[in-house]
Amino acid sequence: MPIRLITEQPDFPERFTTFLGSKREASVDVQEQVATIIADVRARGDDALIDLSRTFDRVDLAKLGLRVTDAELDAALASIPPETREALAFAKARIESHHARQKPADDSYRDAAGVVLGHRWTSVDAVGLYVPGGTAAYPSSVLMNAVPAQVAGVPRIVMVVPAPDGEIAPLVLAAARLAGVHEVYRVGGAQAVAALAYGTQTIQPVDKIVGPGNAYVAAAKRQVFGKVGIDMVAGPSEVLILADGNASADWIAADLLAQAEHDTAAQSILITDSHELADQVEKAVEGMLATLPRVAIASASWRDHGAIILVPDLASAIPLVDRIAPEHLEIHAANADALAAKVRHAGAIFVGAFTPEAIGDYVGGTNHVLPTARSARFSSGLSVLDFMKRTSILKLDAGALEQLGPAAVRLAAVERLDAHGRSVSIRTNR
Ligand SMILES: NC(=O)c1ccc[n+]([C@@H]2O[C@H](COP(=O)([O-])OP(=O)(O)OC[C@H]3O[C@@H](n4cnc5c(N)ncnc54)[C@H](O)[C@@H]3O)[C@@H](O)[C@H]2O)c1
Ligand SMILES: N[C@H](CO)Cc1c[nH]c[nH+]1
Ligand SMILES: [Zn+2]
Repeated sequence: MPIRLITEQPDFPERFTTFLGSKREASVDVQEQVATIIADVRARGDDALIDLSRTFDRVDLAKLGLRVTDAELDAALASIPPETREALAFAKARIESHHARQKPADDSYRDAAGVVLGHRWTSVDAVGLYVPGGTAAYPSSVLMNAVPAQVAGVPRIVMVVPAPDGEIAPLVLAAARLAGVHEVYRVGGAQAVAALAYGTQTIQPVDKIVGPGNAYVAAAKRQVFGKVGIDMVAGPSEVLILADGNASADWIAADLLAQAEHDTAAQSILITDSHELADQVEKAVEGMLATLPRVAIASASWRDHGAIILVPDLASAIPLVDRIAPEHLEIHAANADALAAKVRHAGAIFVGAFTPEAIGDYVGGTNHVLPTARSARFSSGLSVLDFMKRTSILKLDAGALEQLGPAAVRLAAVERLDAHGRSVSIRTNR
């Protein structure tokens, strides 16, 4: 049973705060274990990857090889049914056209003092894409990671994906081929993140690591940050559905379970102003659960982390939405646009009952790698900007330096940095 919270009850503030703070996955053990894994990969390189993959993914990489060859990628693409290939190509084209609009423009202008100011965007040289593959295969995540990297113009795009029991779904490899990934390695978890950050005999290090993953992947990304850049921590999936009394209980139940089936640590929440809808949704979820192949995962997620929150009216739910800062927010209500406009913290908003989050997962065109665990308060979904950085540019001539110089000399003096002052005055006091 998911928990039920009613805003009008006196203990709501306390219960809501406890709910927000509740951990969905073990963290202390994971941190320590991940630190050990990273140290092992740094010390022993490929040998550590082989041993750790044997332990966690039951695969013998010494036999199979770490790198997926070009021939294997071609064979995977050739092996998939034409309709699936078309669906992948359709998704890729939509993701590409949306992300192309995110490409930032360089800027350069001369101000009143004659100073030229501006900035120039360049891509990172090498990026590592983490594609999850422990309990499910995610060809769509390959596209969501690789397409923005391509649009940004990254010259070296490397992908890592675990091969549990030696297998990587052919669709994942096909998507990598289709999206123009340059190198693919069959390694996952914290060891893959460590290899991308520090390099091994086989895997050259990258400059930035992006992509979602489980708790081990998330902890590893946090721990290698600084050595390399990371996008954000995109962990177990979440959905929050805001619905009025006219919404369809079946559609909501289906959408809640679409997140719950990702992971036992996934979280699905319904906020509604209708007690009747809340009861109907709970019933519909119970009915649908049994029909899902991933019933065990979805039930555990719904039972342990699911929630139904009752509010007097949907407008009063907005501050709760902002505090939860969900990865995905769906709004099933007559005034969905107006409600969406009021929300400040959410990774992605799906407006109206005909916009199931699953469309965003695959073919909507927006990115499905999104901030989780309330981090939408301060970060955004994956975009072309994650693969680029900005260099500022400044140009002065003698006249401009005459104008700016005295204030700089003054500030250098108060900071007692004489060499700074001299580097300006040596040019202006000629
Ligand atoms: N936010 C997003 O955009 C998005 C997209 C897709 C998936 N996801 C999330 O990504 C996650 C995928 O998780 P997954 O587990 O299926 O795949 P994963 O690839 O993230 O993790 C699998 C790896 O975890 C490591 N591992 C497993 N158990 C371990 C242990 N006991 N000790 C050390 N390492 C261990 C193994 O090395 C294995 O290769 C899910 O939580 C899903 O919700 C998020
Ligand atoms: N909902 C996930 C992001 O939280 C992404 C995904 C991939 N495939 C299906 N769903
Ligand atoms: Zn999904």
